[in-house]
Amino acid sequence: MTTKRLTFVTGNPNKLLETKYILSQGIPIEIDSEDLDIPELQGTTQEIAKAKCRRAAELLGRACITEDTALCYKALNGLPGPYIKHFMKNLGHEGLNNLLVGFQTKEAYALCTFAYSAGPGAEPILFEGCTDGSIVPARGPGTFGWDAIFQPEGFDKTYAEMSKEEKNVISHRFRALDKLKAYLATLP
Ligand SMILES: O=P(O)(O)OP(=O)(O)OP(=O)(O)OC[C@H]1O[C@@H](n2cnc3c(O)ncnc32)[C@H](O)[C@@H]1O
Ligand SMILES: [Mg+2]
Repeated sequence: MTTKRLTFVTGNPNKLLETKYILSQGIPIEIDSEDLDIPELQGTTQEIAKAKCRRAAELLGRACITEDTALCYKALNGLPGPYIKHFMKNLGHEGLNNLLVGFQTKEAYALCTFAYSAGPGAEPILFEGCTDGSIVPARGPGTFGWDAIFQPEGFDKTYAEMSKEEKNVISHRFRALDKLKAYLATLP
């Protein structure tokens, strides 16, 4: 198989690192990146993901992928969901825990939505990956978003306490990329 090239439109260096690492384990593909300023709409995770990718492909003038990550609390019917970036920025790890004071369940799921557009005007295709877990007081390095407060189900470590080899085989991002990889392998 010849090496494919694809542009990942993102401003998040940690997403880019994980995505390159995960994809390098699978198909021959080279990922470059562009940090374009694209407004993120309000709506469902699917609507937000499609609109962002559509716009990214228009600005870029060629095929690209984009990614949106949501952190969904069961007690809050899925919120903060796609708005987690703003919650994280304003409330921090402690505030994100405090949102659940008074609720029995601390369960949450991390949802990753990759979108692929074949180019300007081409409708984006979505690839979703989900990992169940719970919200816990922060443990581990605070390097990447809310990694320190998310403990995946069946593990006694938070994402932040895991090595990249551990996180990247069970994460929401890994699961979404598994589907994207399978799709990319069918493209000429
Ligand atoms: O340019 P884009 O790709 O949009 O990058 P972003 O940082 O704006 O990302 P999102 O809009 O998808 O917002 C998701 C938020 O969740 C954080 N995040 C994403 N993936 C994560 C992961 O695997 N672990 C912890 N935090 C994560 C990320 O830092 C943001 O604060
Ligand atoms: Mg963003």
